[in-house]
Amino acid sequence: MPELKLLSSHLLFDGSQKRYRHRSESLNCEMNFSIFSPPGISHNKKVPAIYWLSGLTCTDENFTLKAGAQRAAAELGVALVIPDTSPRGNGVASAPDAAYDLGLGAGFYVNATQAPWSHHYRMYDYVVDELPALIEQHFPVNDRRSICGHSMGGHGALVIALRNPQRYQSVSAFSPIANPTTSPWGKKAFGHYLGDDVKNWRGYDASLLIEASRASEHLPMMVDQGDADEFLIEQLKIKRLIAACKTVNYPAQITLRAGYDHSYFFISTFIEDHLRFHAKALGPDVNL
Ligand SMILES: N[C@@H](CCC(=O)N[C@@H](CS)C(=O)NCC(=O)O)C(=O)O
Repeated sequence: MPELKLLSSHLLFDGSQKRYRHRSESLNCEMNFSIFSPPGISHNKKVPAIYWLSGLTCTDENFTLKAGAQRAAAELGVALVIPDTSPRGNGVASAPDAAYDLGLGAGFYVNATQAPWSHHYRMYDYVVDELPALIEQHFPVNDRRSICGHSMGGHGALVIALRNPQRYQSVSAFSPIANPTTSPWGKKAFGHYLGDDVKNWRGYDASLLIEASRASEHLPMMVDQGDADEFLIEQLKIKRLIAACKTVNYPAQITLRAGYDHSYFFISTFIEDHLRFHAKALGPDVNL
């Protein structure tokens, strides 16, 4: 069994918030992740897990410290699993100009194919396969999973669920980069990680994946987007996601929230709605 090193541990809402370090095979480096375990779980009483993917510049700690998700997760009886947003450490490629939207803190949840990124930047494999396998081996967590995220992480959650509907019960996003093949953040990252041929970008674009999806694979999907989000028009493109859902009758619950911006204040306001949405899909062993 791969080893885990405990970095910190706190009791809250009678559950526990822990941070671990481990060696990742897919990313070829040491990685940190955080996990919230609700009260009363044991290997005889495993719980489902909601995976949270954060946005640009984040680590596992932004959501852990700022979203205020633990109270509802404790009540519902679900675990929260929070990975970092990119590979880290000595020898991991970073943006040449220290840009915040490429390299460290900006893995975009893809498997990079281009040098120098391809040696470490395989966040797609890490989140889809390696991390759940590790979590389900080490913790009283079963294989009923949901996935959600914010911004770059909202893009990651949508793409990962759309490509692997059999592995998740539901998906949700806050302010996702919904059509990255046409947004400056997406074009920059995909150009570096996946190369110039835009054909190879399409499998990482939620709007395009929705348009190619089959009704039998439609998971419960919920998206919240603030209309005062500074990145809404240029980068996030929620209208493109709404249009894609209409085209194939994808039954997504997409809500524009008047006055909310891109920050964790927005996430903390609506995270309980998202956790309850996932808990319904993850039941019957959650406390609704
Ligand atoms: N221009 C911003 C872009 C980064 C940003 O807004 N990151 C969002 C995700 S896309 C975030 O969650 N930041 C961390 C935080 O608010 O705790 C910056 O300069 O840092």
